Amino acid sequence: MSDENTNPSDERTGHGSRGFEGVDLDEVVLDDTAEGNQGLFDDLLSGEPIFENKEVLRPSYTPHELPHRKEQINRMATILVAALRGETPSNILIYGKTGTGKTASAKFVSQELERTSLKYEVPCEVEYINCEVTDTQYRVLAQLANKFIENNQIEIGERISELQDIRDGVAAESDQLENTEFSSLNAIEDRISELEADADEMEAVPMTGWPTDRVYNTFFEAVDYQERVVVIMLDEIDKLVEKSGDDTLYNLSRMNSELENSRVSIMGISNDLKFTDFLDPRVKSSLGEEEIVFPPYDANQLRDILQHRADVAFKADALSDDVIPLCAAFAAQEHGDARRALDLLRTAGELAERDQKERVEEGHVRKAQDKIELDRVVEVVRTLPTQSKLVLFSTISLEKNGVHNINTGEVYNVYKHLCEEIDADILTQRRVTDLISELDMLGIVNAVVVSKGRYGRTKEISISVPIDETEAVLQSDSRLSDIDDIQPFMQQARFDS
Ligand SMILES: Nc1ncnc2c1ncn2[C@@H]1O[C@H](COP(=O)(O)OP(=O)(O)OP(=O)(O)O)[C@@H](O)[C@H]1O
Repeated sequence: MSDENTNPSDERTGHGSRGFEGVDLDEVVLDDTAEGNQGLFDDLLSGEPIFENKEVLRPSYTPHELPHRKEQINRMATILVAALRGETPSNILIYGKTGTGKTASAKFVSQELERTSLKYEVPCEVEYINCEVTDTQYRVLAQLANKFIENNQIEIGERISELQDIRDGVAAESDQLENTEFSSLNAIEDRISELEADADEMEAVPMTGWPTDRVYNTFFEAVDYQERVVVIMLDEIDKLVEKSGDDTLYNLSRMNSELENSRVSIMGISNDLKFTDFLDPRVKSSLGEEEIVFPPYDANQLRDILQHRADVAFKADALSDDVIPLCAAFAAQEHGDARRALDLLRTAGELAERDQKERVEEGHVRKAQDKIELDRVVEVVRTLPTQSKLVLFSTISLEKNGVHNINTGEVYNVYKHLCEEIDADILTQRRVTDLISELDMLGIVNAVVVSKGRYGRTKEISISVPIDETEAVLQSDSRLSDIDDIQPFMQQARFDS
């Protein structure tokens, strides 16, 4: 249906021929005539979809195959196999840059470990904690305690129902007792009551409010309630140390000397090895008993990884030949990050889909690269503290007003006016210079020190990100949106400096 042949009385249904972005939602009224049954989503659905299963390109998906990580996976398995022999595996520290497959490989090995432990009936459990989210000792111990309490209660429940079956059998025919470890019906009843009391006593740890030693003791008892080997996987372990020191690691690493029934082993994952410099030497040597490095992927390896995922994610022939090599090449420049490569491929597919194309082409990958980069900038700028936003806004305003080779003094003058206008504290020029250096480190501005001869040295600042988009993000901050016309003091700023 096109707009031209739409009956005037049906004009309100003209949205059927427009893409999603062209839809004026105020005008959307469903048409109940047979021809007008095309709804808001029909056109979008009717295009031949490019994706077969987009989910496999998302970060939440754990692949079953991890090309180019065989060596690291085998090392982990060689260390952790001790758990299946009932021994304590060495602690492992895994490190490597972001997107090098550390979490995916560790999760894969953990799943295999738990699967094999069930097969051979050797009790072994792996608990995963993301320390970026769970970043204090209290929260880590509480989360672990509650997980083990839950598992213990499930196992106790299963054991009670087994015993109840035995009890009922024995009650029916007394010779059934010979097949059990119990000497009488009463002994079975006693054991059932004991287990019920154990389960009742296991009190879950609240997410705040208990003294830390009580949380630790509850966790300790929950782990030691039964014989087993426990592997605690602490992903982004550096975030935990950064936020709350090494107490948690100290407590976890000395547990084995006190546990009677169980054994604990720690697997720490980090993309920053420097965090170990802040550890107590005993914790450092205990945690790093085994170290496994995940090197960045090169472009060829990224191609393989993408190809494996693309085979499942896309319809046959949906990718033109240069798409995967280009995604791999872009991501290889970004320190060999597989997450970036997968994001690029997924975003390129989405852009092609939005253009209602049947194939993803090289141009979509280039647009995807720009989009991802812009999304990153928007996120970084959006989450800057207000003072940094004011400094950035001042710099952008100068650049937009044709000022080149902007120096710190000019930025500072505009900044002061902005602060007065929105009633913010005015920082010293030295502090503003520091904020400019931080923006430089984030890649938002480029600040180079230049010599001014006998006038000393100054910084020349330029903006390294798309100016209009960045300005729009800054103006979306409610405090900065109050800023009226900046022009009047722009000239003044130059003059004053
Ligand atoms: N060898 C591989 N084969 C298939 N997919 C991979 C491989 N390596 C990484 N990936 C995928 O890349 C993405 C990032 O991997 P992962 O989360 O394991 O990286 P990481 O090293 O833990 O990164 P970070 O330090 O940022 O947490 C995930 O979607 C993962 O499935």
